[in-house]
Amino acid sequence: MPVPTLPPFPEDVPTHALLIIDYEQLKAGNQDEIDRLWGAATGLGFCLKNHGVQEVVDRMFDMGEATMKLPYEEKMKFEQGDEGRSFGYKAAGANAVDAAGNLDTVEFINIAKDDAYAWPKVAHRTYPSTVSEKMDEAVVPFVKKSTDINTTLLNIFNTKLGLPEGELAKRHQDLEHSGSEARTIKNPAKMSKERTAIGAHTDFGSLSFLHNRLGGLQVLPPGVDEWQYVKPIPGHAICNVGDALAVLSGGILHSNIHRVVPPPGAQAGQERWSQVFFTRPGDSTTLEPLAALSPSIAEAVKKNTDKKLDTGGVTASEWFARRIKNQRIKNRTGPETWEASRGTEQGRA
Ligand SMILES: O=C(O)CCC(=O)C(=O)O
Ligand SMILES: [Fe+2]
Repeated sequence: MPVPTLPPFPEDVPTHALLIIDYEQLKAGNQDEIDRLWGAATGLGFCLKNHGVQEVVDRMFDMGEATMKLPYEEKMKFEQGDEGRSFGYKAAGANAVDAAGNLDTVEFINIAKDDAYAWPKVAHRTYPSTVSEKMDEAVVPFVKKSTDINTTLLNIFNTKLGLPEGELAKRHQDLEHSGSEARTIKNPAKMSKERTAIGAHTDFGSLSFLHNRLGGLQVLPPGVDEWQYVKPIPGHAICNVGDALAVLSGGILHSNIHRVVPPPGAQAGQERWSQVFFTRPGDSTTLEPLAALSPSIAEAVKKNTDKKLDTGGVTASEWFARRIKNQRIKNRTGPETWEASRGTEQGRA
């Protein structure tokens, strides 16, 4: 698919600048770049250039377009369901965006990392024909390359957190089943400015690798009251730390609150597509700070008493299922259901 010419991102909206990190320099072991990554990951956040995945991302958008064009009844055969499973299709309006139960406007297709690794065998479930047809050319390479990049980042964080070698890798093994997944998201054109596409949240897992073409993603950094846009830069991927890594690191790494609204300025009225890969810990991983393995994490836990790091010792798979399940509108009994879907947002969203 030729990349369409898109209207520019506006100059006059509040934006949050992310530090640009060069992935090739990280791979080459450039210590300055590694230090810059660490500063950004524990600070304002970062995006990656030279990640080498752009062409495959474009193929994922082709797959997404073909999938969303399928008849509604066909897509619904692959729906994720109300029991807390994420893999499969999610229709627009299936999730709440807030405690009042307003509905989301995005539809998306989630493809399990495990199904991509098992392909052509099935690990969790099957997908629409438009996904199967693009498994070899788009989905499998996207999942494998994204996993590789996130593993490189996790290994750097492992060292910087003072953990014994391989501790984070052990909790994110390619072949252990996990909630890791690829997601292709469509927000329809001409959505009212009043509608929220995806409600305020922190990501559930460890690292998210996100590719946007249009604006609409907003963040609420610590200590800030006004939502700030993240301006997409062509070919750059936005990287987000999720709750699992925030908890494992004792809050040294933190998960940013974000949401998605219709594109701003001249981009308003356009269909908005995004492509994400979510790395999440293996299903059996206990979500608790790795304080016994690292003095700096132990120190951080003592300091970060204000952060919501106590998950009650749940596993990654329990954490994930609870959050997915309680954002489904069909499961809503009242504002308490939204509350039950929350992570480390601490009442800010
Ligand atoms: O579409 C985006 O820019 C972000 C999507 C997102 O936050 C999510 O799916 O968790
Ligand atoms: Fe997110």
